[in-house]
Amino acid sequence: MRILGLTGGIGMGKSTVARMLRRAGFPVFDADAAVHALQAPGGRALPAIGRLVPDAVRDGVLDRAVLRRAAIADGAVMKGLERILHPMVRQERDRFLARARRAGHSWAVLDIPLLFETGGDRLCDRVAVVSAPPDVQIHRVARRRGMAPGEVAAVIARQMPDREKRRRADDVICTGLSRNDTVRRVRRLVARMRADAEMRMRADAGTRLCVDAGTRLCAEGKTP
Ligand SMILES: CC(C)(COP(=O)(O)OP(=O)(O)OC[C@H]1O[C@@H](n2cnc3c(N)ncnc32)[C@H](O)[C@@H]1O)[C@@H](O)C(=O)NCCC(=O)NCCS
Ligand SMILES: Nc1ncnc2c1ncn2[C@@H]1O[C@H](COP(=O)(O)OP(=O)(O)OP(=O)(O)O)[C@@H](O)[C@H]1O
Repeated sequence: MRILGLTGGIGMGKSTVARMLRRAGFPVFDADAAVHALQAPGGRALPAIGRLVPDAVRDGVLDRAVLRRAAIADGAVMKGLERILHPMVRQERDRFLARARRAGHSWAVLDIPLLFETGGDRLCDRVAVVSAPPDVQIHRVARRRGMAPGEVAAVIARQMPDREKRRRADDVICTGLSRNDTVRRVRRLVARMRADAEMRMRADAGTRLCVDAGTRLCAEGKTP
C-alpha cells in the first residue's frame, strides 16, 4: 500500500481536498479529528490537558476557546499540548494504516497539518500540499473560525512557511480559485494515484507469472 501525505497551513482548504479524496474511495486519516476525539468528554488526552491548563477543562468538558487562547499566548503551553497529543495521534495513525493495509487498499491518505514539522512525511510515498495566497488564507480562517487576526498570525507563525511546504511537495493543490477549479486539480491527483496503483498491480501480476513459471520448471527438473 502507498501512502499519500496531505498537508497545508491553517485554512488552506486541506479538509475540503481530504473530503474529495474520501469521496473518490481512498481511506483518509484526519489528524485534526483524531485530536478532537482525544479531547472529547472521556477522551484519553483530557486528564493531562486538565493538569496543563486547569481552566480549560470543567466537569470533564474541554473549552476549546480557552485552551486555544492559552496555547497561543504561551509557547510552553502549546509545546506541552503537543507533547501530550502527538504520541497519541501517532498511535491512532498507525492503527489506521494497519486497518487500511488489511482492507487491501492501494493508497491511504494521511491528512496531517503538521506533517513536515513532525517528520510524518518520512512515512509517505508522495506528499500533496494544499495552498492558497496568504490573504485568502487569513480571510478564510478569520471568517470560518472567528479567530482574531493576531491569533491567526500566531498559529501561522508556528507552522512551516507555505513556500517551504510547496518546495518539499510532490504535488501542490492550489485552492485560491473556484471550488470547481479545486475539484479539477484533485481529479488530476486521483488519476495519477489510480495510474500508479494500476501499474503496480500489473507489475505484481508479471512477477507472479515469472515466479510460477520458474517454480514449474524447477519441479520438472529444468533450469528456469
Ligand atoms: C491549539 C488547539 C487547542 C486549537 O483548537 P481549535 O479548535 O481552535 O483548532 P483545531 O484543533 O481544529 O486545529 C485547526 C488548525 O490549527 C492548526 N494547529 C493546530 N495545532 C497546531 C500546532 N500545535 N501548531 C501549529 N498549528 C496548529 C492546524 O492548521 C489545524 O488544522 C488545538 O489545535 C490543539 O489542541 N492543538 C495541539 C495538537 C496539534 O498539534 N494538532 C495538530 C494536528 S496533529
Ligand atoms: N476553491 C476552494 N477550495 C477549497 N476550499 C475553499 C475554496 N474556496 C473556499 N474555500 C473555503 O475555505 C475554507 C477552508 O477550507 P478547509 O476547511 O478545507 O481548510 P483547512 O485547511 O482544513 O482549514 P483548517 O486548518 O482551519 O481546519 C472553507 O470554508 C472552504 O469552504
